[in-house]
Amino acid sequence: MYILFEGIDTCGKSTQIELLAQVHPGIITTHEPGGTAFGKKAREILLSDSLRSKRAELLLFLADRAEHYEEVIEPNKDKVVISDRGFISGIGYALANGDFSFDELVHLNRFALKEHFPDRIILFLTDMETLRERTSQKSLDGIELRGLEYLLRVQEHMKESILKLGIPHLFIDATDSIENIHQSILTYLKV
Ligand SMILES: Nc1ncnc2c1ncn2[C@@H]1O[C@H](COP(=O)(O)OP(=O)(O)O)[C@@H](O)[C@H]1O
Ligand SMILES: Cc1cn([C@H]2C[C@H](O)[C@@H](COP(=O)(O)OP(=O)(O)O)O2)c(=O)[nH]c1=O
Repeated sequence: MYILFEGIDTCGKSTQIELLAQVHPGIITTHEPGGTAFGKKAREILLSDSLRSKRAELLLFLADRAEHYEEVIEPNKDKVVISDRGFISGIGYALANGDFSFDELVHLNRFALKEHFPDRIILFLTDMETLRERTSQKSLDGIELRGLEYLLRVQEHMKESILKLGIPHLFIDATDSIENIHQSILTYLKV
């Protein structure tokens, strides 16, 4: 089973994946961008936000996704695999950047994932106050430096995209406590 943890920067994805992995050591955890040897190199370029062309950036995220699918997701399809980000980030950030339509992004992502979208998605939803507080406590990468309004637009696109695609999902209030969120996830995944 391929499960995606999604949400904008600092919403708490990694914290919850770590907690889940402690309780269930058999779960395979991975992430995008950067979950493969090629992905590590792509991630360095992508997080520096140095590409002039948004198309080039999108294609590099998609190349990372295709390699990640082939190397990590497909060989483990009989196990529980949890990925910190994936194609919902791919669609959400690209829509917020402008220039691309939802339908063409879905088409490109289907191609990268060989038609295999995740079985379930957990989306963390945060608010301006929490986002401001948490981002002020870390050094920001190039993408995060695009601003908090931008990130909240990404979040809205992520939510709408999940609803439009009809993939089974859980929406999480990211402002809730770490323990409450952990319990909701355990209940939803029944693991
Ligand atoms: N529910 C929560 N309540 C308060 N702080 C949280 C919560 N979840 C995560 N944090 C803190 O917020 C920061 C970002 O969390 P992290 O899990 O790294 O987010 P992400 O992986 O989505 O970027 C970390 O300092 C983490 O300890
Ligand atoms: C997977 C993906 C990520 N991104 C962005 C979201 C993040 O800002 C960045 C990945 O950063 P990362 O450090 O992995 O995420 P987080 O801050 O949540 O721990 O790349 C895209 O713009 N498109 C994509 O397809």
